[in-house]
Amino acid sequence: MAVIQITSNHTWQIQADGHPLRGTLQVPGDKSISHRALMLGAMAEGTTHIAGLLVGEDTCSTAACFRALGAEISDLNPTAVTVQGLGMGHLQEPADVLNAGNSGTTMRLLLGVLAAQTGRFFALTGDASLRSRPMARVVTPLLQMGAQIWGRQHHSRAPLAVLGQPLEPITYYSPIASAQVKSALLLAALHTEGTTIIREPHRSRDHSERMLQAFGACLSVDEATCTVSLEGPAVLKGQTVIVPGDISSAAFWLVAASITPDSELVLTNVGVNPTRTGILDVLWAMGAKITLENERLVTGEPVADLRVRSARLKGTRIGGELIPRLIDEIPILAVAAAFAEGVTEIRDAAELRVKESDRLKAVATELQKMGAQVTELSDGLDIQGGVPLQGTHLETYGDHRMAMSLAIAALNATGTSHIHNASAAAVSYPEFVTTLQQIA
Ligand SMILES: O=C(O)C1=C[C@@H](OP(=O)(O)O)[C@@H](O)[C@H](O)C1
Ligand SMILES: C=C(OP(=O)(O)O)C(=O)O
Repeated sequence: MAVIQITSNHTWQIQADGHPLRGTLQVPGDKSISHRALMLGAMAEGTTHIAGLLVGEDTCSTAACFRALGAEISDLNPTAVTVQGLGMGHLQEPADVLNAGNSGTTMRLLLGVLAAQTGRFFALTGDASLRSRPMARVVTPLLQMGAQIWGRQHHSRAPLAVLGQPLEPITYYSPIASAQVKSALLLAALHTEGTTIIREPHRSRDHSERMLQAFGACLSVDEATCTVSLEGPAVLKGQTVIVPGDISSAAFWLVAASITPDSELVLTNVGVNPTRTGILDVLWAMGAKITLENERLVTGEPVADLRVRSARLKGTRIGGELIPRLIDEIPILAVAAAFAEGVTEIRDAAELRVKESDRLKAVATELQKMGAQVTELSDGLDIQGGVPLQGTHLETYGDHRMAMSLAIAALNATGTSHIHNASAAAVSYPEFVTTLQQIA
């Protein structure tokens, strides 16, 4: 078995021995769907029941913000959470600053919700990473709708202040394919009279559209033109939401089992919404052996069990419309590429520079430290695979996806890796390292 230790200063020490990964795992609930279930539940009339919720730092931030806004949310657990909604437009003015922690989704979607709470004042902040992330992408179209929002750096960085206003519908051509931008505008549009239209250059994840329809909003989607239209105002009714496992968390095991010889893992109950399965398309193109079993629809979202066996991977090219379909999986795909034969080219991914860390720089720097041949480009990476990696001291930059990606690289490196600041993994996958200890 690999030796995996967690030191008191949040370092993961990983000494691998090539042990195959075998077994059946259930990854935690989808983060995007969990945020949305809490938010729509808080705004809806009546009670929302959520099964399978992700209990991670980011979803705890969303729950804390909506509790501060007056919603009654039971203790968070993956089994059964109830949200007593306040009804549309009835969120309360909180007595203190709302803190979104590390979560971009919480802050950006909240901006859309709060902008429309007429007459109430809100202040919003987050951790150092979130305070450095761009908010203008959401603030600019909300200002066009008539919102009043103030913030640092020309209203583009948190802390932000919002004074809720009656809003006007707009037609917005988003310059970026971003589910966070689209969702923030849809949440604002729920409160406005008339049709709000949002068009994106490529399709981003559509969990908001699916869940809003289920909660009773009048919304239509034109897939061919990547356009969503919402007719406001909406009356949302509390629903039951069964959250599937997060394919972005499953991605670490898909890559781990692919690159670790003689491995076979079954990942049960994983969300396979086509706006999220870019990771599968790329791994298949690289030669991965992954099959979908028991495909089904669960409260409006496609779900399957994923079986993955080790395979010889080869390099590929990733760019264009694929990027929003695998935006959070690029760090772990870079690890797959480092173990593949030939070159992998990643392009059109400049967005990664404004995630929890600058993920292009972070991936290039840390994999280079292990001996990988990685070139950092302005909008992507070139990775020459097949160069053996060695364990060393590695940094996560406080980024959950970096911590877990580096752990999978370490599992197939020689010597010992020390992954510092690894507790960041709790943002989206608190049980990750325990599961790793059990199966590696
Ligand atoms: O809407 C969401 O839940 C998310 C959308 C994506 O961000 P962008 O929409 O900004 O690309 C993704 O990176 C993030 O982890 C979650
Ligand atoms: C980018 C991410 O999340 P967020 O934008 O919500 O912080 C992520 O989970 O990788």
